[in-house]
Amino acid sequence: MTTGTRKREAPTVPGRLPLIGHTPAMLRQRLAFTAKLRSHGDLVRVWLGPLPVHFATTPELVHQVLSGPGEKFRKGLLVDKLRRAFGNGLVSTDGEFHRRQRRMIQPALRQPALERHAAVMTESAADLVDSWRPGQPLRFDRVVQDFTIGVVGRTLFSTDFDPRVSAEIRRHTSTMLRLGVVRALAPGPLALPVNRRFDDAVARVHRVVDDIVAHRRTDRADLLSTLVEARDEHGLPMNARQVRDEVVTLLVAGSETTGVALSWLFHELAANPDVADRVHDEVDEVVGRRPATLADVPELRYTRRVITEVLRKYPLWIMMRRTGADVTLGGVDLPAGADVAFSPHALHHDPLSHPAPERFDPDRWSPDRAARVPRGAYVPFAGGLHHCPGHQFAQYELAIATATIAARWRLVPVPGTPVRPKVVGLIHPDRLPMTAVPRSH
Ligand code: HEM
Repeated sequence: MTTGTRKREAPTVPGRLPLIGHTPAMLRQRLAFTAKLRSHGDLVRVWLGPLPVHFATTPELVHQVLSGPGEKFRKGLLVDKLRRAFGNGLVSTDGEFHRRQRRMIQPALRQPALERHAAVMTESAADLVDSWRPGQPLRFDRVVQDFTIGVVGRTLFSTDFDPRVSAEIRRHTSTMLRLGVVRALAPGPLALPVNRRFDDAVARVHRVVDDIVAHRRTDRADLLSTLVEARDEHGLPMNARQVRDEVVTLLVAGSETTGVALSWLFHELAANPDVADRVHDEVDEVVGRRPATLADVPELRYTRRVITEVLRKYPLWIMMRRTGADVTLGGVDLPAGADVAFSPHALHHDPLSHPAPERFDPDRWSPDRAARVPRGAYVPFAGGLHHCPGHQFAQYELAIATATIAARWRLVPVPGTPVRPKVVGLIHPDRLPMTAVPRSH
């Protein structure tokens, strides 16, 4: 800490090694590494190889980063390393271009379009629960990932994915995101071993997306036709590359996230029978045995708390920004171009904001207790200019799928197969084998 005319510097986290910095420790320990950062200060420096990254560790500072003006906190290192995948899609752009694209895409993810999408979610969830047989073993993580890929395909692109195509998207998007994070944390030559596999996964995802665009249905008013038919102020359409970038962005951002949340949700129901009983009671009363619809969602109060709690316990591991101008953060002056990061997972597991954070406790979201959660301490959908435009879509999909499944089935873990978190960027279950057991009403 400095006084007088000297500028204060953020403390460096202990354990920095020459040349490789904190990269190996961070990649090895992941959640444990980011959980400890707050004990070293509100804003601390972590060295990714030779690159200093300032980690904000308190809800107040994270709120400042997320809701600060767009020219101060721009997209950063993580997105740079994923740019080959997402190009100039919404998730990787800033400024006027980002605003323009967002204005075009947002209506497809809001009312009244959401009502149409919710009908597809209901139909897809009904197909899913009809396809299971009593006692059927499922790789539940894969099943729900294919379900969410299918929902994005059918709602946004009027495309029914062949199961083999869904499996291909699932496999290669997961590899792409995992290696994208490794490339960000291990800059320069440290990333050489993964670059080829990353490029290969990106090429495969692009191939699938080019196919979706080539075979698009022109008789549907879906998001894809909106993108293809949009014209800018000079009457010019988006080029094919831009259309592809947006489709890749939506396909990946809209399926991987929701699929992971559904996996953890049923894992937690199995681990917490009291919570499962309350979900079943509510679903029996509101929905009965039919598939859930959008009209049911407001009535599914407890189920929605369960979803909020899943998104607390299993959010993104890290998010990054880069300063676009001189910024003072936590009393430290950062020049333009400084890398800034924070861990939604660490914030969501900080006992100062969320007592007994490892406990799965949906009642922490009862209105009186939720009001005590500090601003910036719960950020599953980020915030500010880049706040997830699909948050409502995701919450409807999670509620409709959860209620439709829980109305008919109990998912029982296969004994002797412990489930461990695999930290990719998102936090996945490493595998989730479950057996579908019919519920007796
Ligand atoms: C549980 C599900 C979801 C979670 C946890 C989630 C989380 C997030 C987060 C944290 C961001 C901000 C990333 C950043 O600023 O660096 C984001 C952005 C985004 N999400 Fe989601 N998301 C979910 C579902 C969806 C869905 C269903 C869609 C689309 C159908 C979607 C589309 C997007 C897009 C396009 C962006 C980029 C927005 C921008 O930069 O302006 N997401 N999401």
